[in-house]
Amino acid sequence: MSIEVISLSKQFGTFTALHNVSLQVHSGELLALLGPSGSGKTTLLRVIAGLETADSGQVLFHGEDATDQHVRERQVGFVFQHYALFRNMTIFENVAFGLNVRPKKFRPTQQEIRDRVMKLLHLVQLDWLADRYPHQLSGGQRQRIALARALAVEPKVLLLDEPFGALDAKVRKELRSWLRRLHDDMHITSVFVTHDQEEALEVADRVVVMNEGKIEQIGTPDEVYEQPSSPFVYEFLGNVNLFHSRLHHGRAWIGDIEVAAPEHADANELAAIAYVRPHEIEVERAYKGEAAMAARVIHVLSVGPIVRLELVRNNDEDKTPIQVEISKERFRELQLTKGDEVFIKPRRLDLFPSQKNSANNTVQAT
Ligand SMILES: Nc1ncnc2c1ncn2[C@@H]1O[C@H](COP(=O)(O)OP(=O)(O)OP(=O)(O)O)[C@@H](O)[C@H]1O
Repeated sequence: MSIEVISLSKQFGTFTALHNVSLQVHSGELLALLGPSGSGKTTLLRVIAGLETADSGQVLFHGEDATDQHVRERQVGFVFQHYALFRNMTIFENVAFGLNVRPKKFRPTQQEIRDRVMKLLHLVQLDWLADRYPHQLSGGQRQRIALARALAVEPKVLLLDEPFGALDAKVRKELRSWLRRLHDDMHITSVFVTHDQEEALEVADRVVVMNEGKIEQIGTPDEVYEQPSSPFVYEFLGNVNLFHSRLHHGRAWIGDIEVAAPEHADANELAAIAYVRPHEIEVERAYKGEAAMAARVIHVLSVGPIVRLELVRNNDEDKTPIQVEISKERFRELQLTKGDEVFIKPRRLDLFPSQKNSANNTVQAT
């Protein structure tokens, strides 16, 4: 089941929660809505579900207008952050609930319900908990049951709002890969809301980055991470260093470093910000003749195979630390300790003119 969202807008009083949002969810896709708190993710999900009405725009399910369809007719399954299991029902009864409340003529037989529920409990690997009550389960187990319950009515679309938000980091990670496998097995179309970049990048086929009720970028995890289309996406997705820069006739300067910026051939003394990921910075002990920035090591943190360095530039009034990531091997070669002087150079950077924050171009440091 594909979903198409066309020019959705939604106001709450004078506040614009969604501003002309359009997007396509392909059949069988797992799509993440990612953005900071208040960016409109939940509102968009609720409009798709039919739990909220938009002021304007349309939602199509499999090409058919569902805008005026009631939530029950849309055949969507939900899972929310806080497990909404019925406390006085066993796990089995919870999962069977959606089937048991169907009008008699649409209700499967008790044997069919039993088979379907046990199959789902097996799928979420918790069939051994069928007779327990929700309070006897861990948070992660309860979320898996919530998912089994959502799937019991065979929805065409699964909508998940921060489904693992209330769980600790380790359980979250486990459930992430488990959700991915389950999604692939079920051939269902799923949309999930998260404010956790890692979760979105790891699980989703495509990521929709939202900010202030608008879509900033839609792309595969690689696309949004490697080619952010705006400073917002750059800063929201992972660590990034910002350097003040100057653009002029297709060249850019960051301190003494000059790089080619052919996309800005028309720029005439334009202020810009250069965005550089921590792993895209080369570190040398000694000055090697080519332009580089002198900096001092102020902090060293070893994390598994990676070493994170914090540096400050020598000739810069702005003392914001520069984050650098190098391999442990490279760190050993350099034999760095706190206080050492080094020379750094961006390997790859993206330039966004300060006045016109929409254009971006990847350039190779020369
Ligand atoms: N029923 C409502 N009445 C008034 N304002 C609302 C209502 N629902 C949402 N909003 C506002 O709309 C904005 C978007 O909310 P929404 O819940 O969609 O954001 P979100 O991106 O899901 O955020 P979070 O990650 O915090 O859940 C917020 O500023 C919120 O305060």
